[in-house]
Amino acid sequence: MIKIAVTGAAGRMGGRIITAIKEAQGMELAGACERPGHEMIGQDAGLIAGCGESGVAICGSLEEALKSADVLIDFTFPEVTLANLKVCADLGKTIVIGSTGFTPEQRKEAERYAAKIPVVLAPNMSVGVNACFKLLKEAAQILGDGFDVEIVELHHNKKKDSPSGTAVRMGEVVAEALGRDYNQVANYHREGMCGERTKEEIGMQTVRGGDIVGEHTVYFIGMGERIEISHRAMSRDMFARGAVRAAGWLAGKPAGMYDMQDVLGLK
Ligand SMILES: NC(=O)C1=CN([C@@H]2O[C@H](COP(=O)(O)OP(=O)(O)OC[C@H]3O[C@@H](n4cnc5c(N)ncnc54)[C@H](O)[C@@H]3O)[C@@H](O)[C@H]2O)C=CC1
Ligand SMILES: O=C(O)C1=N[C@H](C(=O)O)C[C@H](O)C1
Repeated sequence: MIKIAVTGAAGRMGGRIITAIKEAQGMELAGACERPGHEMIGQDAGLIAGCGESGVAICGSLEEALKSADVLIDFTFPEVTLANLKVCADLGKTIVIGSTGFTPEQRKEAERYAAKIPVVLAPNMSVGVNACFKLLKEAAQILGDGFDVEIVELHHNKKKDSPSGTAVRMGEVVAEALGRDYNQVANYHREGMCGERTKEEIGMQTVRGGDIVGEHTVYFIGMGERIEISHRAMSRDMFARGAVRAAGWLAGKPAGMYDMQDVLGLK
């Protein structure tokens, strides 16, 4: 039985993850944590998630939530996740990280903790998006420099980071396949007389509104033809199922930084 603690337990993803744990064979909710002072502290995590009583109360202490857990699932925010990584490394617990919006420096700090414990960090835990990552690499290798690349992502009006972690990863995959450095060629902003588009740049556009769960399209725009690779999420449940699958996959793995391509055997 894999015993899982969930932090961000009252969040949009936290509730779906708790439900996915209940539905998964061989998995058990062992702890639930929220930010200190959160109004849901003391409430039953399953009831808050809408999947029935779990017998696990949401607490405000990560150490408390981890007491009888093997692994933590963390869908919060970068600064929170980095603090959680330190606790997990100190306690020898594995961790699945879904949080996005890491700066390059924060990502490097996470890598340092992964020297001590096995970590899955992925901006998107769905099978569909991870299949898209493979398709994008192939498409970029075939199409080469003859096609301008633009990425558009759409999310709900409560999302705090931009562009999405998924869109950034899509850009990194395409840039790498084309022999470019994403951080050098990503163009997040076009306004006023910004001049003609360069061949190397990858345009990154963001749309926020309503309850959009998460939509991504990569356009390969040529002269006289265009290829579009899209993914549309209609539910958060496939992200949650992916996170729970990653939690089980981590059991027995050596310390290191892994992603969903490792979990899904796509490397
Ligand atoms: N990797 C993936 O497949 C996916 C990643 N995400 C990412 O997951 C993150 C969370 O997304 P949502 O659930 O929509 O956000 P949310 O805001 O609904 O949930 C975050 C939760 O974390 C809690 N929190 C904040 N500080 C905390 C602390 N110190 N300790 C414990 N809990 C704390 C908040 O109170 C909130 O309940 C975002 O970065 C988002 O981009 C979202 C969906 C899929
Ligand atoms: O904030 C969200 O909701 C999501 N965030 C992730 C991202 O930033 O890529 C994954 C998914 O698109 C939903």
